[in-house]
Amino acid sequence: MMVSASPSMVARSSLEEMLDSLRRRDEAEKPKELPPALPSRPTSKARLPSARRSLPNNFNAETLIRSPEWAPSVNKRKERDSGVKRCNNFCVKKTEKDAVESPYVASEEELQSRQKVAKSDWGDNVAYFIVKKLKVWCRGPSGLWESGTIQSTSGDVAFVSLSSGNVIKVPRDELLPANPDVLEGVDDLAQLSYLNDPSVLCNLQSRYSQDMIYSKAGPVLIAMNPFKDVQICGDDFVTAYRKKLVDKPHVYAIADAAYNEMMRDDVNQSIIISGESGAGKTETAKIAMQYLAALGGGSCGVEHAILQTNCILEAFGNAKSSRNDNASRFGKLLEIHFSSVGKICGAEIQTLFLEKSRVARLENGERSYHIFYQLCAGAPSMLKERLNLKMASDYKYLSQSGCLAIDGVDDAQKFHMLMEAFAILQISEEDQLQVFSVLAAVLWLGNISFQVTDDENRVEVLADEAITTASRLMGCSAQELMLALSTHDNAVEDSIDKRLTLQQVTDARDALAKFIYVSLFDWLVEQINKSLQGRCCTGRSISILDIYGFESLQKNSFEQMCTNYANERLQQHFNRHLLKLEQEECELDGVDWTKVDFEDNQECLDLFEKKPFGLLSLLEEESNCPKATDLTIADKFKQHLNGNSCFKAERGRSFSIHHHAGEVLYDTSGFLEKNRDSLSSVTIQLLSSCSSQLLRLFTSKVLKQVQKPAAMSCQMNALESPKPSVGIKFKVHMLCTFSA
Ligand SMILES: Nc1ncnc2c1ncn2[C@@H]1O[C@H](COP(=O)(O)OP(=O)(O)OP(=O)(O)O)[C@@H](O)[C@H]1O
Repeated sequence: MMVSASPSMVARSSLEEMLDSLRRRDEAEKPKELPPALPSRPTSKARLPSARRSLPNNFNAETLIRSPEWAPSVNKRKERDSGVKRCNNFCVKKTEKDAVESPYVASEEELQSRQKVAKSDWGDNVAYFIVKKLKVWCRGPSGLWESGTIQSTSGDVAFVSLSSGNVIKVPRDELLPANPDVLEGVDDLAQLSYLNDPSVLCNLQSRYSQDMIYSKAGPVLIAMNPFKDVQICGDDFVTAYRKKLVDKPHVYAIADAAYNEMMRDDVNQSIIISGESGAGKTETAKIAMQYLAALGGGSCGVEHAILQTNCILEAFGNAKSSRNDNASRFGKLLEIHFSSVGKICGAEIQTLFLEKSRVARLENGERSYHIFYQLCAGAPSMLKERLNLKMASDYKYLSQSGCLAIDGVDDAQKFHMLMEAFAILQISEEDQLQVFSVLAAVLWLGNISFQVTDDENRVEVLADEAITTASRLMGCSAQELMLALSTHDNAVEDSIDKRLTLQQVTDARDALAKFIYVSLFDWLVEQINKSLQGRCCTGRSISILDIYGFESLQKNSFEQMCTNYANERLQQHFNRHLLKLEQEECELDGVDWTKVDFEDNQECLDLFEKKPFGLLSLLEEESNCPKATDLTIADKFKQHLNGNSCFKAERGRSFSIHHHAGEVLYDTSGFLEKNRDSLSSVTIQLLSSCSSQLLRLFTSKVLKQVQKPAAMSCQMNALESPKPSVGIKFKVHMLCTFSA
């Protein structure tokens, strides 16, 4: 077996540390005559998996009951009979009976051999592994993890015979114990005797190869992205989990637990989904929503409306990125409200930090928001005529990246699905028309071009089809729009009606387009929330958090920095919550708890958040300085942040951040402009006098917020203190997604 381990995987995750610590504590409680760190006898749940456990085509809930693999009651009985008492998800207390029955109990000869070695240290167990010819992990010549058996040792080195037949020399202290074959594919990582990187990866890989995409790590569900339909969702599975006929790890099981605990304890629940971009968070969130909709569906039909919100939010907030054809470019917290009898009675969505730069600027091979392509492909001819809508390839904002279509995706069909979703969520036809007009205006704004008029590179707007159509759709005159784009008030320099350079005028146009799009997105979420508002809510709720995943691209800019910062926050919550939760449970169970040291990412968060010398404050400060450039901001970062161990100065405009998921190299090109995105007062005035009701509404909101800090800080603050929900107390369920 060869397992590739990326650098981030090689570093021990805090989860791993914690599981390991719990394992060590558990081992310490074992009867003293047992050898140290020997593979524990698997519980009934850790039975040897069959070669392939795909479910029959004609699968139904009854099949599940008969299948021993899926029958919890049978498993529970076996568990009882085997003398294994589970005290919580992490610690499996082993009784004397278990020790006697264990196939790993040592023979007399082995015990003698073991007496020679210390009992608590893996290094000393090498001798035992040699005697027993047990599997170990080591790095093969390719740098990948490989399994083999130790043939002999000499001083600090061991000679390991790999499954390929080759024998390699490995430093003794680089060997890691492997789990016995009988534990291969266990559905809870906490059942593994050894929790090291290759063992965990190997277990997940073994399950993944059999389409078992869900595993547990104690209370956390691990979901591996299958990139195909593995047929483990749908009505039959919902029924099975609902009736508790199965206890295999599944998103349904997590949603079911959340629902039952909410009903039983009257405590609000939340399901937090984390993972890198493309790992499957959004799909997993949808699976959880489907289950809750099935469980709490009632007469008012609001559950259908909740499911339809995905279609709208994905159209307006998702895009093709280099990693994911349907990447979420915003964070989402969906709070589903339930009545006293457990029926869904309403919902509320909070969105965070839509990536606005994507509206105007795309990397090669990426797309802007799906809605633009859907509108161009699917709008009926009357609407197209009204909006003077062309093909996507005719719009510069869309054509710049050389990517207009996604394999296997029919944008026109998606547009029709969107119209259905609008209807279900009661977005009126009048509002729909306004939305489409605003979208078309954004596209036409991107086509507005400029010509240089003098030797100092001053420019003026070209009076062409783009400016006439954009102004018509916005509800102003072409002259007014031209004036607004080519004049600028700079508060710092206090000079009004200054003619702009080509770069400035392009930035002003793009800032307008981005402002309109982001405002439209926020407005749409408001409309959705109005439509989902419940009438008979009792304060019970289940929230599902799905934010954009961690990104490390070839070139990382402002957007990746914000995305990764948000993930850093989530990671901290994840670490702290999980450990705290376990500690509480152990205390409740009266288990002697050893404090677990885990890799806290506070230092990385400080790098962003410290005032006045954190990344965000420095960026904010530099954004208000008219002479600042992308180079000066890079210098400023290097000057003030070098003392933070997560920061590394690089050449020119670059710097690196050591995130929890790995090191990312950032380039400050465009940082200032992306953070500023300021609209001139002339543009704000223009927008507030447009005949488009939506544009006027957007402007009135921005005028109200004028005293608040710049966009990024606002969005980031929202991450720090999300709006308090109906209830005060939350029980959190964790879900980690991974892409193989
Ligand atoms: N459970 C699943 N079954 C089948 N395919 C899946 C599943 N989960 C994810 N995928 C596939 O992987 C793709 C990416 O998944 P998804 O959009 O959910 O990732 P994500 O973690 O939300 O990414 P991002 O952070 O970029 O938004 C999906 O479009 C789909 O093709």
